[in-house]
Amino acid sequence: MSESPAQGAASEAEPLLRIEGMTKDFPGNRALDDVSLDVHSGEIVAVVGHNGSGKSTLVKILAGVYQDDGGTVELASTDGEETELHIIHQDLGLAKELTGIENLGITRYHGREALAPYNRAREQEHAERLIRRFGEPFDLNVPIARLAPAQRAIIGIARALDGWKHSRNVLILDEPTEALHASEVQVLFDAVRTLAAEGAGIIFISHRLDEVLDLADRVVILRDGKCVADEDRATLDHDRLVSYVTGVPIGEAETGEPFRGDLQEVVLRVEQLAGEALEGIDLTIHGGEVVGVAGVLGSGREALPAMLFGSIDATAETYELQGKPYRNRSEAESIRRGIAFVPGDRAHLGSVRPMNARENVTLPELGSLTTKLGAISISRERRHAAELVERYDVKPPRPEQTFAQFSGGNQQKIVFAKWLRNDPALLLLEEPTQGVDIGAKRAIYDAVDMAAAGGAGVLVCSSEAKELVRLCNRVLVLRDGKVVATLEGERLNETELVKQGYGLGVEVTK
Ligand SMILES: Nc1ncnc2c1ncn2[C@@H]1O[C@H](COP(=O)(O)OP(=O)(O)OP(=O)(O)O)[C@@H](O)[C@H]1O
Repeated sequence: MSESPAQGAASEAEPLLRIEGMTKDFPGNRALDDVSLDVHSGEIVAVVGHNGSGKSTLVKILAGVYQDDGGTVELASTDGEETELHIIHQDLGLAKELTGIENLGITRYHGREALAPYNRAREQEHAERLIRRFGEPFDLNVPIARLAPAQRAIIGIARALDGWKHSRNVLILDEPTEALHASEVQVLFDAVRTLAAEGAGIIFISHRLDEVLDLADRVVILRDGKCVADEDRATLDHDRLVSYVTGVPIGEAETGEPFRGDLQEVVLRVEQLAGEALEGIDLTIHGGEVVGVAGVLGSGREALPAMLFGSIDATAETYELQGKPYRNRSEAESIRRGIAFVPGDRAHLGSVRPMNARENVTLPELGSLTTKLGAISISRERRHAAELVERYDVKPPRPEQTFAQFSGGNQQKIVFAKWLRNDPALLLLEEPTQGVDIGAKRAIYDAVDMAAAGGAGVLVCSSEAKELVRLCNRVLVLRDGKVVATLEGERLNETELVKQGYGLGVEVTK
């Protein structure tokens, strides 16, 4: 990659960042093919595309993680200072064991700074100032593993904005809203708009097309590594954008109709479940039923599936699985009893990154792939993995590729395939379509419908109201660790979910 900063101050017409002809090859796979892209001062450019279309590869080349195989990157300069690129990666790049203050300070503690005495009060004050622009303060003295995903996202973003010498830099946000609830997304967007108004150029990568249309001034669409469109927001609408991303004509790429089958025997009955962030939760899920859990961040929504699975300590007066008492103390026992849990943090909790896709999908249950002599039949495992990869539309369809080498959304599909392949009795899903494109979303919705149709009870925790309405028979709304409403039938709609989640003008149902 050649970097050639322009001379003198960048004129208004000159882009802060100009990428031309960017190309990147992985063995047997061209991830980027002659991609060009400009970002001007004050402009918010969204980059969208299906899973594996090349978005993260582009960001990683800009970050210097990957070496490109052709193309140029030019950065303008302002008052002799070259435009800086500040990147917030999907995984935020934070150290979970360190506190918020330590994470916020980490990038400043190198070179001479590292030798200066640590001034705790100054660091605290600095960290608090950094997160203040994102709304309500939170505890910056605990390891960030204990913070909510949105609070971690805020730390990652605040850190990227620290210490800018001038405002005409480029900020790249790679799927920053995945862990955020609607109100938090608006806080982030306000901060991004302010930065753009101050002269920054923004690249915003997201699968959430409504958010793209809300925030962007211009949208660049990648498909299979190529730039297929670069359009002003003004000329785009949702349907047109979906059509660009999927490559199928307008109207044909929607997320399908919900499946509503007959309810069967009770699969899960829990009374007075309590622990970490929840208390007094009563929950019954029948076979064939999809029960949703909604609630704003901090409502306890995130803890529920992990508690039911036995990953987080919990107590309950009654816990019955398929009519038999169960003590949800261990994940291994939960798996044996037919519970499958697809966690939100799939990259770390849901997979073994150095293994290939085949080994990952078959990991939880190898019994059916084992020969009479007790060895794993690799040919059987290969056939089975190939089927799953096809069924869940994993791209590229190569079961032998290392898990870490798949794009984020395709990793998600592999984890999903892994848990659904054994027909679980109870399927616990946390943010099931986080980071997946609209095509894969449909495949995942179909898979949930199929699991329910096959008799599984399904619990879906999601921050997307639209998703809950599409998938669920019934949705429990949590606030402050308690169920405040149960919505079904006519009352199960997006407006009601948001109202109940925030307690806006509604009476609390006990
Ligand atoms: N380290 C790697 N080795 C081999 N192939 C890779 C590697 N990283 C990415 N790829 C491939 O390059 C292509 C582009 O992947 P990339 O991660 O850029 O997609 P993406 O658009 O960011 O997808 P997602 O929306 O799922 O995050 C994919 O086919 C992916 O499998």
